[in-house]
Amino acid sequence: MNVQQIDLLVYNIGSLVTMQGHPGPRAGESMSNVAAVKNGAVAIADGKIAAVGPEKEVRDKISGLTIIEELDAQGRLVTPGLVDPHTHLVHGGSREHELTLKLQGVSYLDILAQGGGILSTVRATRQSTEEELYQKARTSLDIMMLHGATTVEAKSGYGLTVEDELKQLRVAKQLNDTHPADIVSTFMGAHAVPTEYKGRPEDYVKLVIHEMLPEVKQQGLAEFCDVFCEHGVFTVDESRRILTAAQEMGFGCKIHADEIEPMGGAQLAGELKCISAEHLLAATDEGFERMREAGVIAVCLPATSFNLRLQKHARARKMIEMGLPVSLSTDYNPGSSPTESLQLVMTLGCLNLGMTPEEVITALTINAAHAIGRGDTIGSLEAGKQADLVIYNAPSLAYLPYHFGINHVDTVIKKGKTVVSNGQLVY
Ligand SMILES: N=CN[C@@H](CCC(=O)O)C(=O)O
Ligand SMILES: [Zn+2]
Repeated sequence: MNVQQIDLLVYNIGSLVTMQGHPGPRAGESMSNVAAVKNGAVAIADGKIAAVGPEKEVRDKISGLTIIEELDAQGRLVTPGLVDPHTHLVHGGSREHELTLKLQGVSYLDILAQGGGILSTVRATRQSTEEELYQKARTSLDIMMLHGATTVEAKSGYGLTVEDELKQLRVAKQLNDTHPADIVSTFMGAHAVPTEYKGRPEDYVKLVIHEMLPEVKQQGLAEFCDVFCEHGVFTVDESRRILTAAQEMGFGCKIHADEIEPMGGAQLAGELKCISAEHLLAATDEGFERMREAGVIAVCLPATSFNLRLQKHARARKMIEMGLPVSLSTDYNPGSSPTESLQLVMTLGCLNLGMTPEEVITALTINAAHAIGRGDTIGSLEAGKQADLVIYNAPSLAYLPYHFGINHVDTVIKKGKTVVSNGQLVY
């Protein structure tokens, strides 16, 4: 340990979930090993973890060093900062009017086909100024952090013109630069075919490939490219062309795959070695197998299937049985999942996907970090990693999904700084 002083020592941690283990994404049975320590402590220096483990061992390791500040966790639960690997954070407007349509039995894809859904958010996003989008997204990002998220992926995809996609991505960059949470940006110009391209999707695919992707790359505004591969949105062939072009330009690839219809999106994720494939409710065993062979992380979105009142859920148990690394996310967006709470996702992960609390926390920490290419710096509490951690008003891990519908977060520490205390923002 090569540090001059300890800036913060968090001690008297009743249950310290470290997620220590092998450095890659966790699959199968290893999703159950959360490497929890009783009576733990975390010593932080220069925004990174200097020592972590049983309190006595940590105090021995740092003996002789000045400790600037100590924080008593009062015997409560601590986990790594939660990672939300799939959100549509930056957008204009809201869509509460769709609740009534949904209750009348109109489906998600029917609302979209009628020019609503994603396309109604496209109209609101185009009409919003950059400042309006920033303020709205910042409020949501605060709520995410209040609920334990310290790193959040954010997709574009509600602009659908070169300039409006860039506008969304600039807002995400500005949030990353000005908010304590880290943002990882994904370009998703292929989220829907905009109204002005109705009936000529090929022209829009060409716009995405030849104008949007090069401009986003040139301006360095996104790390990943994502496509909504779905019946009535983008075909497997169109998705392949867009993602292949993105890969050739150096983007990592993600895909909204087999959410509603079994399109072969999971197979495509395997073929292209995407970093992750999302939704997957309708994916087949063969699709899972292609993903497993290629090391694709499955990002399941149980708040979305809950909110869309779908009768089926992603087959997380089957994925885990087959050896796929599974992650979870809010899918925060104004239509299919208007929630910022990863704690709600924990409950739905357990109750609707059949995952255990240990599998759920693995999905929301180390596996989520890998799903956005950050597995080497966040997602577990290990010496040398970023000091992102959460103290909950909860005695145990299982208490989080068990006692649902409320916020258990007391304290959030981001890069060694306390940003939430007593459940309030303090940054
Ligand atoms: N499925 C496609 N895209 C988003 C929903 C976007 C919206 O409805 O505005 C999702 O991941 O659920
Ligand atoms: Zn999504």
